[in-house]
Amino acid sequence: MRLEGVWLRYHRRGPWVLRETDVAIGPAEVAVVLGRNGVGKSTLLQLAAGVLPPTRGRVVDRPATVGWVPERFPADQPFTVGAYLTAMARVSGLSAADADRAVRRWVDRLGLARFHGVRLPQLSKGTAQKVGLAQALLRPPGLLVLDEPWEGLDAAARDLVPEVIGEVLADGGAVLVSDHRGETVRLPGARHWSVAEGTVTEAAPSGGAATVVVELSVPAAGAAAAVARLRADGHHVLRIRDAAAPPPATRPDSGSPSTAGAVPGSGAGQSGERGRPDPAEVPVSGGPDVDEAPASGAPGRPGPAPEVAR
Ligand SMILES: Nc1ncnc2c1ncn2[C@@H]1O[C@H](COP(=O)(O)OP(=O)(O)OP(=O)(O)O)[C@@H](O)[C@H]1O
Repeated sequence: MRLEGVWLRYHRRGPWVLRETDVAIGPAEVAVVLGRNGVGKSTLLQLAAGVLPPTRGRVVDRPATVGWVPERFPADQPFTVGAYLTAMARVSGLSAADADRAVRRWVDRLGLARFHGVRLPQLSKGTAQKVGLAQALLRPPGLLVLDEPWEGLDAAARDLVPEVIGEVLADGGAVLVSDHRGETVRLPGARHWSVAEGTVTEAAPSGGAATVVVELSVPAAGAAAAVARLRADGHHVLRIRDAAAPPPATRPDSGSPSTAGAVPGSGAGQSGERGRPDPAEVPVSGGPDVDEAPASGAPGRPGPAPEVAR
């Protein structure tokens, strides 16, 4: 999706909030929109989502299904949570059966089951925000736009946001998210769009931020082939360990022998060596700390070995 030469002002003679904006985001990409209060982050997100039409310019190649989570969920509507989500699912084009399934799934996932029959105006701010998140995900979005999605959420629900974003990315969706709480660190690999004085600029990725550690698990019998495939694709295999063994608590010492290519059962890197990193492959500084792999921030579910960086 691209914004091409987009300008926006709210009133005919009002000030331009955004001028000559050209940004693009592709499938499976996430961009975090940053900037101080009132610079136009929400405005940019609404343009991207199609909630606001540009005053000048155009938005092209917007995916057919857009999930939009506003900063404040408009809870002053006379529906129960269940009725509202079902109606939103049907409006998005799901059949009655699919709508029921989708509502059940997201109500369970976001811990909304006990609010199913509660009317929206009676919800707390955090619960209303969860309903706002649920309605955007009922149909898998090709573009998910989240305006300060962490706002008002409790710790458990905050953890769900990067998890859900990872799932949308894994399905090939694009994600735009604004953030003034610094939660962005939970989104390794995100692009950063900075809004200031009516213009949007993309910050170049800084040093190690361009690399993330992805944890995944594979059947032991297929590990050798998986490692070979990952290497052939240009990925950097950091370590292989038994799924049952916990990840090391501290950074491995740099004098340990090389086992990064060792696969259980392959004859190399057995027993005492397995699970220890190749000092030549683990970045010493400036890159991701292998032992502090972002379990909650990695795009995908946390899982056991092997650990792979790209
Ligand atoms: N509906 C509107 N009508 C008129 N002006 C508006 C409207 N919505 C926003 N503005 C103005 O546009 C500018 C940008 O607002 P916007 O909400 O996009 O900023 P923001 O960066 O998201 O702010 P915050 O971080 O406080 O959420 C502000 O000056 C705001 O007052």
